[in-house]
Amino acid sequence: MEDACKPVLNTGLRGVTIASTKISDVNGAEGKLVYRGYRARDLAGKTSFEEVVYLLLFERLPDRKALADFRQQIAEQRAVPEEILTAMKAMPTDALPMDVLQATVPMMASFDPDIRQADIDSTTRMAVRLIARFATIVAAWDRIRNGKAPIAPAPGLSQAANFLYMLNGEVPDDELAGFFDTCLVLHAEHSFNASTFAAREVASTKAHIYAAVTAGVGSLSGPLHGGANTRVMQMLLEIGDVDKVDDYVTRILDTGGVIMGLGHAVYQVDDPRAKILAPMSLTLGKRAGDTRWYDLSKALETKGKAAFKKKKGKDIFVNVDFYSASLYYYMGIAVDLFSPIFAISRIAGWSAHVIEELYGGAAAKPTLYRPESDYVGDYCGPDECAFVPMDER
Ligand SMILES: CC(=O)SCCNC(=O)CCNC(=O)[C@H](O)C(C)(C)COP(=O)(O)OP(=O)(O)OC[C@H]1O[C@@H](n2cnc3c(N)ncnc32)[C@H](O)[C@@H]1OP(=O)(O)O
Ligand SMILES: O=C([O-])CC(=O)C(=O)O
Repeated sequence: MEDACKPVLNTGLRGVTIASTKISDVNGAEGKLVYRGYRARDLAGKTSFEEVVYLLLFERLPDRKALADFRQQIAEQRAVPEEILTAMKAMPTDALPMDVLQATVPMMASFDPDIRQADIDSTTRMAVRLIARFATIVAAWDRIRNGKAPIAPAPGLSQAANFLYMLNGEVPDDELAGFFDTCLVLHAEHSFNASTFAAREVASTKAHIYAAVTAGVGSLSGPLHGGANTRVMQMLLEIGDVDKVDDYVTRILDTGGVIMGLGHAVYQVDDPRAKILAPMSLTLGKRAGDTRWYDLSKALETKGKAAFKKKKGKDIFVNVDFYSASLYYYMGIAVDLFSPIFAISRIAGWSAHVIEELYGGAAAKPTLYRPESDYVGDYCGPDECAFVPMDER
């Protein structure tokens, strides 16, 4: 007989549907990712990040005029208040870039003229500011920590090209800017992943978008989530050579570690985004005249999958972070900026979800998320523990 009072344990909420959404669909069995009805793989390379942001926020692809207006709107919002740059300059130069990014989010709230409004229009304006400014902050931090002056955004450039320009002081060529744009498109949205759920959970209390996004950044920073792309590159650098892949894989699996960039909470096949990112990494390797990091990734994928299957008796697959790592490395980007780069894209998805959480759009649910937990702590016997006064402990 089942104990009716005993809670059903769905640890980690795996496989539990907790809300409806109209924003995206992830089909883990088929490896299908859909943004508002469109396959992400059909958007990649054909749309810009700005188009995808428009799609996520306004539920349709923009026409030429709408896109031009939206690009301008984003470009006008890119500059970060000088006071925030001053605060960043006071931070230790070895601060983690995700911490710096996270710290600036409530600061931006304090400078936002819309912060005391609570309607969909003001929240959308705040979302556009966040989306426009995340890239500015990440690029500025890299320059500040390296003793360089931040570069002001260039209004005529796309969000992707402008980020690389603000980072390096040079306007990237079309291939580089296009590849980076595709990376932003592919990382923009992924349904109820950990950081999006964190953001939605905060929004469910009716907190404002900056509060929700602060939680999103914190969640994304973890090595099991958006922090994985940085760890993938650190792993590749540690392995260093295709000949050392076998030993590395054996050591990690024998010591209960994880191979970064493999495995996913939802996909039971290769991540559809990794299939697009892998050839892009190879192209950039060839362009650099050194395919070593791509080759190493490929060897690690093959050997890691085989060793995992042998050890655990089941398959494991590459996720989005596996090939983005070598791709960003070939772009000359600092390894610890990979996760903040994830954030400058995923801010689009978080924003759409916060707006949906605050103002509806999908099927109604109780406003506040409030799961149950299964208490497995002490009761000191059949009743509660008798309180022990301080002097008697
Ligand atoms: C953008 C993103 O967030 S994508 C994910 C990025 N994260 C990573 O790349 C980190 C490496 N991967 C992982 O840690 C995991 O695969 C996760 C956290 C992403 C998903 O984990 P889970 O859903 O808990 O994995 P799952 O239930 O499939 O794991 C089953 C077993 O496989 C193991 N496993 C899962 N991923 C890996 C891996 N990359 N390397 C080695 N073993 C792994 C688990 O340790 C577990 O072992 P056990 O049964 O002996 O305890
Ligand atoms: O969905 C997830 O669990 C992780 C994630 O954010 C992604 O893969 O983009």
